Amino acid sequence: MIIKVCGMTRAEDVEFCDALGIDLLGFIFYPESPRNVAQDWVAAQKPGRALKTGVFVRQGVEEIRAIATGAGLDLLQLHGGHTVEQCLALGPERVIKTMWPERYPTVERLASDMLLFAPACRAILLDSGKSGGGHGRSLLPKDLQRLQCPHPWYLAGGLGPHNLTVMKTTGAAGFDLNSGVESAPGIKDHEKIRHALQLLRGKP
Ligand SMILES: O=C(O)c1ccccc1NCC(=O)[C@H](O)[C@H](O)COP(=O)(O)O
Repeated sequence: MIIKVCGMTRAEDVEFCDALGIDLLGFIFYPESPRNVAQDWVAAQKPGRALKTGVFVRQGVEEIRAIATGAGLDLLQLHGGHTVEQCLALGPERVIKTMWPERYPTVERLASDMLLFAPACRAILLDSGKSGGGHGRSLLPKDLQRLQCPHPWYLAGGLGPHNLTVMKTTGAAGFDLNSGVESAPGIKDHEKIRHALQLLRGKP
């Protein structure tokens, strides 16, 4: 199971999550987010094990490539209206493509779009809302339990210790934690992260 903590803005949170065994650390390159970070600061973050994941909303391929190199990113989370062609151009092995189930009338229509993107990304992230992220609102687990998709998909949207037990029943291959493990936007609550990890992995 993959666990991502998104919206890193402090070195102490990067170090804590890395030491705890979080797999992916999300760095948001989106000025309208309260979690927006600067490329140079991200470049200075050097986790030992966790992969540095840049989150992009508006940028095109060339700009994403330049930021990825400058910030030393391992993975690229495309969190806007990015196309299959853009994912392929950036390299499927390093792309996480965000999709929003609330945009679709049925879970079957969602699954067929996920299949279109599958060859172009390493995983699909399902987030709440109809665009953007960090909404702090959760998707309904009963809809996702019916989702048939052979490609790995991760779940996001208002996840935290209060709902992870039920959200685990969706069968997601990964879980993306953000505002549900914060004390304020961009300020991670270490106890909530520890508790979330315990619920997901069953470890102290
Ligand atoms: O978190 C943000 O501020 C954000 C803003 C714009 C685009 C994406 C953003 N976050 C990306 C993530 O991967 C979040 O973890 C995901 O949206 C879930 O956030 P939350 O609902 O707060 O758990």
